[in-house]
Amino acid sequence: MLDIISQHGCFGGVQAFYRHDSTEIGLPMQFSVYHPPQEEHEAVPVLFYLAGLTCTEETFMIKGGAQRWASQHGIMLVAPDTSPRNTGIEGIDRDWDFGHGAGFYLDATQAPYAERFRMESYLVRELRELVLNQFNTDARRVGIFGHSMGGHGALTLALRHPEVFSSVSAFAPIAAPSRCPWGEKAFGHYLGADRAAWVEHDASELMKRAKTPYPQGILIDQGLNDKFLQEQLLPQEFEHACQQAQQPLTLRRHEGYDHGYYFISTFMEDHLAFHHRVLNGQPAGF
Ligand SMILES: N[C@@H](CCC(=O)N[C@@H](CS)C(=O)NCC(=O)O)C(=O)O
Repeated sequence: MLDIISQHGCFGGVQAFYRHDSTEIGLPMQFSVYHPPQEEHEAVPVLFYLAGLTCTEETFMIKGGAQRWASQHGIMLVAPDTSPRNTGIEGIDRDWDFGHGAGFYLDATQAPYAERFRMESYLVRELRELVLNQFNTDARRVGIFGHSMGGHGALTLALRHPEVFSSVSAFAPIAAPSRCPWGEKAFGHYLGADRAAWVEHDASELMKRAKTPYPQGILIDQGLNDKFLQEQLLPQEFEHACQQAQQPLTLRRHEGYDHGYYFISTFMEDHLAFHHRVLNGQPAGF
């Protein structure tokens, strides 16, 4: 059962916000969808966007400026929330970089998080199937991108499920989470003290073991005025891993841009064009 929270005309299509009872998470979840005008007469490709710490399913749709390009290319945009909500777990709202708003797009294995914090299964199975079944979409053309914690989510979910996602890109991703404070904190709580479990959710570690999983390339944009770059994001680790795996990567470093949505919206057009081309079997163009 899918409840419509609100719907708004947008670039010839519809910007919608939905709520449903998630079986994976065992609680209601909200997500947003941009329905491009082309969906009325053809099955459209789907592009999932995963947002960063403290964000909700609204942030990207309000601030990302993606709908204009999604409308032009006929791509459906889907943005989930960044974690389960109202879990009732003691202390779960204490920190802004852990707990609610910071699900890290994985299935927790440790108590008290394991029951509700199942964002990987929620996204890759439940939400994907719901979107593919409910809307006029093409299951063979599904891509994923995201920002910061969501960039980590996009890269790791693409590497863990290459049969599901055909294109991947990121803005300022947490590229080596097992080696930065945000990742160490989240993985320690969600996955436990054994670091062997962490590498399965670390994009740079996963890429080292991969064999050119995305031959058409991966696109990453990174601002050089980003205050999180040196300590938290570590894109150079992912760059080295891609070299090792012979994975084509376009990592663009931009002077004058910080971590926020002014940066993200500046390069949104390029990301939508990139996914459009890759999902339609054309050269990535980067
Ligand atoms: N609250 C943190 C920043 C959190 C932050 O930058 N979150 C990013 C994702 S990692 C974001 O997208 N925030 C929402 C926004 O910019 O609208 C701080 O004060 O340093």
